[in-house]
Amino acid sequence: MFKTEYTLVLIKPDGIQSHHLGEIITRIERKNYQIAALEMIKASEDQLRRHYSDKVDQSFFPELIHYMQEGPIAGIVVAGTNVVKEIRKMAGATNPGDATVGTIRADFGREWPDGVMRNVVHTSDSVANAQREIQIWFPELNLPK
Ligand SMILES: Nc1ncnc2c1ncn2[C@@H]1O[C@H](COP(=O)(O)OP(=O)(O)OP(=O)(O)O)[C@@H](O)[C@H]1O
Repeated sequence: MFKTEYTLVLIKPDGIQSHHLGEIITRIERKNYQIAALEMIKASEDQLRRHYSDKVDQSFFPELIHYMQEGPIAGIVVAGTNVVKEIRKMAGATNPGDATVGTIRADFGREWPDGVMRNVVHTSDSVANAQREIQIWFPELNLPK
């Protein structure tokens, strides 16, 4: 019996500004995953502080908040078997310079001259974190348990 999981993908401002929204959604759909929710969002500082609560002590935290508010982001909830691990694989390494060709970050990532990695997407790293993050960006979404 396969269990449906949910994960959160955020397409960050650089991904939207460089017109990769459609291509990223296409890559997800080509893997046969289901888009369960999709919204363009202007991230608030409160949402970002909750989402990146484990990064508050990092030197790059102020730049990270600034980067995530440079423009709209797209919030996407994706459903499917093993989706957390598979979407994370599709995103590639955190630093686009280290990411494998064919991953989203390698293919669409840019230089990051201002101290924060500009890496196109966020993807949840565990089922538990996905549930926590989906609550932040889609507080009214009721997903099946
Ligand atoms: N050493 C670093 N220098 C600059 N920016 C960083 C660094 N590490 C992480 N970041 C930025 O902070 C974000 C969150 O870092 P994290 O370690 O959670 O990476 P991740 O899980 O691969 O990325 P995300 O949480 O965005 O999916 C990264 O996506 C990147 O934009």
